[in-house]
Amino acid sequence: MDFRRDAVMRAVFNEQKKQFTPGQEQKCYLDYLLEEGKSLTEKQVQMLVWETVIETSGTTVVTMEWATYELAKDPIRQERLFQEIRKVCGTMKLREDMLNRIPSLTAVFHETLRKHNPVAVVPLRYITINLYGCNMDNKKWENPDQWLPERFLDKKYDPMDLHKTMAFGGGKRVCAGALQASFIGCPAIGRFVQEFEWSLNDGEEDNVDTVSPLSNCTHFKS
Ligand code: HEM
Repeated sequence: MDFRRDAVMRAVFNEQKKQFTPGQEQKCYLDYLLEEGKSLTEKQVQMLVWETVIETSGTTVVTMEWATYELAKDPIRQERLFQEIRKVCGTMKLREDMLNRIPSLTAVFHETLRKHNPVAVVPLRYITINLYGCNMDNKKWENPDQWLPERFLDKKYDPMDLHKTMAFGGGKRVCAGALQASFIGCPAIGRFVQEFEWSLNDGEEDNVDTVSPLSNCTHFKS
């Protein structure tokens, strides 16, 4: 693992260093670290960037996995989503700018975030917020244990609102990458549905642990 991480990060660094001139406008976090973090070792800079990559891609990828799992379990909703995507995209590949015309897709994304919140708890200085509890509260959500994307098609929700649930936290420390997560997650889920018909092996529906903190792995058959 250490060897692979080192190889990937070296490649990223070398590529970015080619474009980076000290004193010029900083375009990304790595530019900032190269310019300002002169007292840091290369390994420390590497780990800071690596941590960011893991934290931000892990959450988004896990959401895409759970969405695909739920769709694989639910052929009717999967077909409905496929048809809606087809109506908007025709034979074209789904793109980011088409998302606002496919409300069912953003509904799938948000319902997956609600039910399979990748960040279950947000630790604060004095209190800890149980985001999982907020998203499963039966006083706020009807049948919270069920995966029902249509709940977000209700007129009371703005389809493009990123904070329908507590999945991205809130207030001053709200997730800085919520928009990016949505612009990566929604098109990815849509493209999975455009290209494949998803299903689970017989009897596999209940074979996934959706509660344990180590349950980020789902396995599909397409
Ligand atoms: C589905 C995907 C994601 C989920 C569920 C998620 C969730 C969260 C949550 C719950 C927090 C803590 C908010 C708080 O402390 O109140 C957070 C913070 C943060 N997220 Fe995300 N995140 C996701 C994807 C991303 C992506 C793709 C990026 C970057 C491109 C990102 C960047 C950040 C940053 C920088 C913070 C720290 C904000 C701060 O402390 O000021 N996140 N995220």
